[in-house]
Amino acid sequence: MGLLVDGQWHDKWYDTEKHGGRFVRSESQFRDQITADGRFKPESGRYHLYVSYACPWAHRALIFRQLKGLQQHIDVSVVHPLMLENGWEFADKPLHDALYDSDFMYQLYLKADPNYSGRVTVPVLWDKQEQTIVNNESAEIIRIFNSAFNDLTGNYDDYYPESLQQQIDSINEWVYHDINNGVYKCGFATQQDAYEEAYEALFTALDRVEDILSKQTFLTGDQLTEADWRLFTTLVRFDAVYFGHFKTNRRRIVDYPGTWRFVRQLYQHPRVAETVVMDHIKRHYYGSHKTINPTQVVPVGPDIDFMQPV
Ligand SMILES: N[C@@H](CCC(=O)N[C@@H](CS)C(=O)NCC(=O)O)C(=O)O
Repeated sequence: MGLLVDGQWHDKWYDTEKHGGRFVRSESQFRDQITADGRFKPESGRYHLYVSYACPWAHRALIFRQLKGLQQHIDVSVVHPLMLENGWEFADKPLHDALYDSDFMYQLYLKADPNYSGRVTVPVLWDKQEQTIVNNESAEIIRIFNSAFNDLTGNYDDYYPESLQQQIDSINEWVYHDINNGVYKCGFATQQDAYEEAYEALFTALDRVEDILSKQTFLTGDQLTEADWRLFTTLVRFDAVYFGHFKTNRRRIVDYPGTWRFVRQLYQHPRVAETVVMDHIKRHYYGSHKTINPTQVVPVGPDIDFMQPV
């Protein structure tokens, strides 16, 4: 785990000291868009997606690539599940960098900006033509996938429809702070009160999710939207990883009937199950965060049957 400072790699864990033991996520820095009249145009084969199967943010992008039929147009490289002193690494095929055969993810950030300062995160949407990063913010990458390539794929499915945008944005807001990032705030807290504050907010938000999903199919009603997919990638990791490793253990997802039905329903959505790679998920968290799990031993359980009928 580390970061780049003026183009130099430093092996350094998150600094929670200056925030009273709290984990504070930094902003993604590459924020370009893909548009027909802009610098980055929607073209088949031009872009490449770098992901980790372990990462819930990268997982969003992988799911949208499937949902929107972009597999033939945007190819993918997957990093090794362990993220240690050199950050995300590539290994031998199939976990290699298909474009440059780099050893480390930070080398791609340096190709994009030799003086880059900041964290080296996935997902990364890469432009092969200009050899640079278009965008490294998953919330924006999924919006790009949702609409920018529609004329190329003929897939006009819309997970951010205009009529629901306000509702989606307002759900995303609390789901992001209290659940998506909330589990990290619990897991990476280095002081008791910081952990407890995040823990309470997390379970208040999960109760709110259960309340909604016990009455309706999806977060906004009966239409599957971006808000659901953003929640899903955290929930699908919850019982196997966050519950134990991040100490988010008041309840498991399987203990919330409406939410558990929702997770299975999204898991069973066409072409989604293949994006959920539980082996990478468990090996990454339990093996990479040595401050939390110094032995790096990965628990065997729990057995979770996401294919149980909905
Ligand atoms: N806001 C970013 C966050 C991405 C992110 O933090 N990814 C994690 C993996 S789950 C990462 O690469 N962390 C490396 C680090 O923080 O050094 C997004 O949603 O794309």
